Amino acid sequence: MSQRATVLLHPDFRVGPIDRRVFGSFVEHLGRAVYTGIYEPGHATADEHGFRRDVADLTHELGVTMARYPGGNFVSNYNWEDGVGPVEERKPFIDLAWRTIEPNTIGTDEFLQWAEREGIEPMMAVNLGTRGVAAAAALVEYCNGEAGSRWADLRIANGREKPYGVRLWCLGNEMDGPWQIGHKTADEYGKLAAEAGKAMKLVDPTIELVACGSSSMQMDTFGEWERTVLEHTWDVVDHISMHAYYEELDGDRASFLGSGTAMDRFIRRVVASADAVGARRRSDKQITISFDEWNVWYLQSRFVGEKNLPLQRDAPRIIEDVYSALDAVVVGDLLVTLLNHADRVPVACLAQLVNVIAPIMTEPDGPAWRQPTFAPFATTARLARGTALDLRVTAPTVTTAQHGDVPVVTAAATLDGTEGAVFLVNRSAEPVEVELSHPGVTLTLDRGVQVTADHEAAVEGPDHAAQVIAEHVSEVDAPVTSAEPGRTVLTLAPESWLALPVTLTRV
Ligand SMILES: O=[N+]([O-])c1ccc(O[C@@H]2O[C@@H](CO)[C@H](O)[C@H]2O)cc1
Repeated sequence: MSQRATVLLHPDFRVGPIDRRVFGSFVEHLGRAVYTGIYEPGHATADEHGFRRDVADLTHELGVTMARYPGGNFVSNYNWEDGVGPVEERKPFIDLAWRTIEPNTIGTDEFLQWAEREGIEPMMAVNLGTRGVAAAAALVEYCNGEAGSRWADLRIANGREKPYGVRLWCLGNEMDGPWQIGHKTADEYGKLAAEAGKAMKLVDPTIELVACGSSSMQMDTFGEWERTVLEHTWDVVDHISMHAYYEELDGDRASFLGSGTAMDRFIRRVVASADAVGARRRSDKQITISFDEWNVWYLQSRFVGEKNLPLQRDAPRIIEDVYSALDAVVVGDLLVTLLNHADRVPVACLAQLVNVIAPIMTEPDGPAWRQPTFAPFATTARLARGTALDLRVTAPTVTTAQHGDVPVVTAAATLDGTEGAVFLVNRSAEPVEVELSHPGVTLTLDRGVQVTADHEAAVEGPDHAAQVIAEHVSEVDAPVTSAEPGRTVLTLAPESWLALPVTLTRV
C-alpha cells in the first residue's frame, strides 16, 4: 500500500465542547424551500398547519438542531410586518433577491411555531439592507417581548401569547456582497450593525448577535471587512458569520476533495482577524464564529452563469442542485473541519434544508427524499457528541491547483464519557492505511457508516438518489487490519468518508 497516515488520539487532548447548534440548517424564502418544501397545505402528509410531515420527519432524521430564517439574500428586502397578522390580509411583494413574487403566506409566526413544534431552535435574521435599527428592534420585541408593549401586543393579538424566546439573531446577511440589496461598505455596515444590535439587546439582553463576515474568502474585502466590522461592533456582537460554498470546477477533483482544508484555512483566518481586533483593544472577549452558510453548491459553474433570473411566482425551481456521492464525501470532510474547530465555531448551518442546495428534496404533491449528502450530516449529528478531541494527524500531502498542498487524510474525533466517534476521510484515489495511535487507552471500534465517492454526474430524482445512496453509503465494520495495545491500523477505501463509534477506556 503506497500511502500511510498516523492519527494520535488521547482523551485528555481536547479542542472543546461541541455546541449542538453546529448541526443547524437554513430555510430561506427562496425557490421551493418554504412553499412545497417545509410547507404544502393539501399534501398527503400535511399537518393541520399545512406543513409537510414527511419533510419534518426527514429533518429529524437528519439531526438538524437549529434553522436559520428567513434569509439569506431574501432578508435584505423583507418587511417582516408584511408576514404577520391575518393571512388573508397579507399582500404579495416582489422579492428582489430572487425575483420571485413572495405571497407572505408563511411569515415569522408560522415559521417559529413550526420550529417549536419540531423541537428545532430558530435563528432569525433582521433586514439591514433596506431597513435599520427600529425595524430590527421591533422584530425582537415582536418575537421575545412580554405583554404590555406595542409589538409584543401585536404578536399576542395575532394569536401567540407566549414569547418565542428566539436566542440567536443575524444582523443582516452578506452585506459585503455587491448582489445584496442595500449592499454596504464595511464602515457603513459596521456602524449600522452596532446600532441595530445595541437596540436589539436593549429589548432583550439575553439574545446572541451575529455580525456579517465575508460572503466567501474570495471576496476582495475579506479580512479588512472583518476587522472594520468588528471594530464597530465589538462590544455588542457575540459571533461573526462565515459563508462558504465548494464545488468541483473544470473536473479538478483533487481541489474539490481538498475543500475541507480550504474551509479550515478560512476559519483560521477569520479567527486571526477577530483576535487581532481583540488584541488591539486589549479585550478578553472572544468572538466566535457562526458558519451560517456552508455546503457544496455548483455556484460558479451553474448558478452564476444562469443568474439572470426572470420574475417568477408560485415557488419556482431555483438552485435545486443534485448531489453525487463525491459531493457527499466532501460534505463529510467539511463536517470534520467544523468539529476540529469546535472551540471557535459553536454555530453552523448547512445551506439549505429543503430543495434549495439541500439534503432533502420534494416533489409538490409527491414524495420527499434524501440526497447523498444527507448521510454524512445525519451520521455526524448523531455520533458527534460531548467534546471534540485535539488529534495530531500526520499525512502525506497532494498539491492541488486551488489550495496548494492539502493532506490526503483528515480526521476528527469526539468523546462523551467513554463513548465517542472517529471520523476519517481519504481524499486520494488509492486506499490509505491509517495508524491510530492511542497510548494508554483501549479503543473499541464499532460498526459505522462509510461513504465512497462516485464518478458519474448526478441525475435528478428520487430513484437516482436512492440508487446512489444504495451503492455508495453503507454500514460497515471498522476496517481494522491490525490491532495491538495503543495502536490500531485501519484501511480507508479510496475517496471515502468513514464514521465509526468508539469506546475508549484508560488502561
Ligand atoms: O459568490 N456568489 O456569487 C454568491 C452569490 C449569492 C450568495 O448568496 C448566499 O447564498 C444564498 C443561498 O444559500 C443565500 O441566500 C445567500 O446568503 C452567495 C455567494
